[in-house]
Amino acid sequence: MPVPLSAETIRQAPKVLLHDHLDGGLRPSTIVDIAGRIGYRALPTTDVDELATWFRDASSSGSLERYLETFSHTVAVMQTVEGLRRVAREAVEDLAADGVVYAEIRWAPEQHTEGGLTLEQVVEAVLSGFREGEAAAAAAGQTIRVGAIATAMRHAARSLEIAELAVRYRDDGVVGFDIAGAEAGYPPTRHLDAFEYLRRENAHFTIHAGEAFGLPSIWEAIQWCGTDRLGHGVRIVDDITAGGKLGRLAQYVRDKRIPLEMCPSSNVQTGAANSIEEHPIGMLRRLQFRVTVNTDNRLMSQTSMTRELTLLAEAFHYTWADLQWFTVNAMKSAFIGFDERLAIINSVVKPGYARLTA
Ligand SMILES: O=c1[nH]cnc2c1ncn2[C@H]1C[C@H](O)[C@@H](CO)O1
Ligand SMILES: [Zn+2]
Repeated sequence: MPVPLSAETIRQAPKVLLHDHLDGGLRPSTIVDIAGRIGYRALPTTDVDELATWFRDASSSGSLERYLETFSHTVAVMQTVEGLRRVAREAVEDLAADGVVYAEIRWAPEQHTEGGLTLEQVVEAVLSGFREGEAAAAAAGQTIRVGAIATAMRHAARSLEIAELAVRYRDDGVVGFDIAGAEAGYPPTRHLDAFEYLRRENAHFTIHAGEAFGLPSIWEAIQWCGTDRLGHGVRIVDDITAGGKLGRLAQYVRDKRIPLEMCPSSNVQTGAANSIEEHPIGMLRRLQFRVTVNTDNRLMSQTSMTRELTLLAEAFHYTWADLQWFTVNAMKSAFIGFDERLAIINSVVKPGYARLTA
């Protein structure tokens, strides 16, 4: 008899996370603590519970631009080696405690040099925090592997430099590259030189596209920039009729198995989806797109992988087979080697679900 689906049992299932921002996943208590140590006085409150609520509410306006403003506080406490390392370590510990077995965590190194750190120091601090987190999780009996994704901000002009940084650290745990930030007015082709460089280097990248802007952004990300995956990609539904007939771009995304890194709660907060029940993930899963489930920003959405999967299971009556399908999709789409992906699918994901469904 399969165990019933609930938040508690979903927490026990092995989960895979491809889209999680380091600066969107801090513990509220850590923000308050580091702010006190470094003399950062701009927090809206120093009460930990109030701060948690403030982040969620300030991020729920229906506007991506307003959502992004809240990151000024998290980025402010991530300007030292100690701060970055601690935040990275805690992120891994929190994901492992939630039953995540493989995660790719992203952040924008260019936003962490205000205290005088070089880009290299920023990357090395985060990577050492990830390794510490993996070791701490192992000591607590949880196995998790974490890769880093170096993000460039799409409104800025440092993407080639950040792409080069990602390639320089590819053997030390940086598995890919991304662009993030306000989408409208900043098309992916602004950063074409970075993507062309990465392709020449046989490196992997994903692009935030089809979140706050529609099909042209998705089309550029795929057909001009050559992205491996789409961050969000929810607006691909604009190319699908209510009856489920796919336009050419939607067909291409489905047929090429381009992974969609979907983040349901975040999409509701930024207005990219009206509600979890109406989230395009339901339709896209039915139409057999390569859909994955992600957290985006655990702090801003007060969420976790367990919570996102639980919300979806409730809204769409998903079974363990659906949750395993999302998880295997994510693992297949990871930026590590095929042999390593297969090993995690066969020795961690499938046995984990088999235990819950036996
Ligand atoms: O959902 C998002 N869309 C676009 N940009 C985002 C999203 N979540 C976080 N970011 C931005 C804010 C962070 O400071 C940056 C790097 O993680 O990425
Ligand atoms: Zn994101």
